[in-house]
Amino acid sequence: MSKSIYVPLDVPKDQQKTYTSNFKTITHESGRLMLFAGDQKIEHLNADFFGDGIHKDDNDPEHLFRIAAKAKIGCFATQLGLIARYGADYPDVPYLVKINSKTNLVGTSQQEPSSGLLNTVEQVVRFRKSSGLKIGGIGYTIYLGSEAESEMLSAAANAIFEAHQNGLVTVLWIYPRGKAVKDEKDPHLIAGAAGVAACLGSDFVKVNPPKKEGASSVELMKEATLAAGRTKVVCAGGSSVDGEIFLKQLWEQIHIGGCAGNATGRNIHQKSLDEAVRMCNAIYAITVQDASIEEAVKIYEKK
Ligand SMILES: O=P(O)(O)OC[C@H]1O[C@](O)(COP(=O)(O)O)[C@@H](O)[C@@H]1O
Repeated sequence: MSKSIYVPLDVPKDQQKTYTSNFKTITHESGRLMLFAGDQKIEHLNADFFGDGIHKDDNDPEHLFRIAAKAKIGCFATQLGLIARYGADYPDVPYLVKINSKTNLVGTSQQEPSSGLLNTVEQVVRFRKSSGLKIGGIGYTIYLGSEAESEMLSAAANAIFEAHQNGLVTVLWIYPRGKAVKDEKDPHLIAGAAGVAACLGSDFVKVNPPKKEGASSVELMKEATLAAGRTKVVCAGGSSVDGEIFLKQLWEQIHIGGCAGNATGRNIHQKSLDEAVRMCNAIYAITVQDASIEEAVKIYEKK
């Protein structure tokens, strides 16, 4: 794995130390990112936090913070407001502030998704200073192909520039979505999304795994990880599946597909605290410590 840190030129000289330190913190100096996604209280409303197959603890937002504090993670990504509510009790968690969000009431295949800014990067920087929390980066979601694409591209470009000017690391979530998008998992489209992230200058981009009939998803992933250039691609994600299957998929995304980590929500937080922590530690072992599938499964199954 590549451990060298490439400091982009929009990070000014006096912020290079902060940027490098943030990058090292969230990657644990591995060059790879274990991102625990906790932005879904807005993104998915309560459907993914309460109901069949979901541990009862998940309905309480603090469950996310308990996991983030107890488990091995690179960063915990969520909205600034939620961090402000709980951050005082969880000061050691490495945070990444998701600065835009939308609910799942808008942006089905019939509608044009648009995700507005909740907070500016300037507010994140002020919050970092006033709270003293370990805020290492910002995250932004773009729906490529939506009628609102140009606003989201422009907001993302500005946010990345401002974040880098302040030594913060950036993660884009890019999902092709909207009426113009026939197949949001099309491999060329996913690779296109990765290339967009490179042009916007992001450090990381989270994309969905590409799918094409008769082809292996991780093999298809190579087109995207190459198209992203110096922007690192993270993947995984999706609805909850069997733990071993999930860990195998992640290992293959990294070692065959060329990904540099994961962004995982439901496969972590829908479990009890103990199981969620074991899952995080297993994901961390694969992503950051280069563990094999078998070693990671042992961690997850507590053997
Ligand atoms: O592992 P998960 O649960 O898919 O979460 C990963 C990311 O994908 C999202 O769920 C968004 O994906 P969708 O819009 O396809 O639901 C984010 O909210 C989250 O940060």
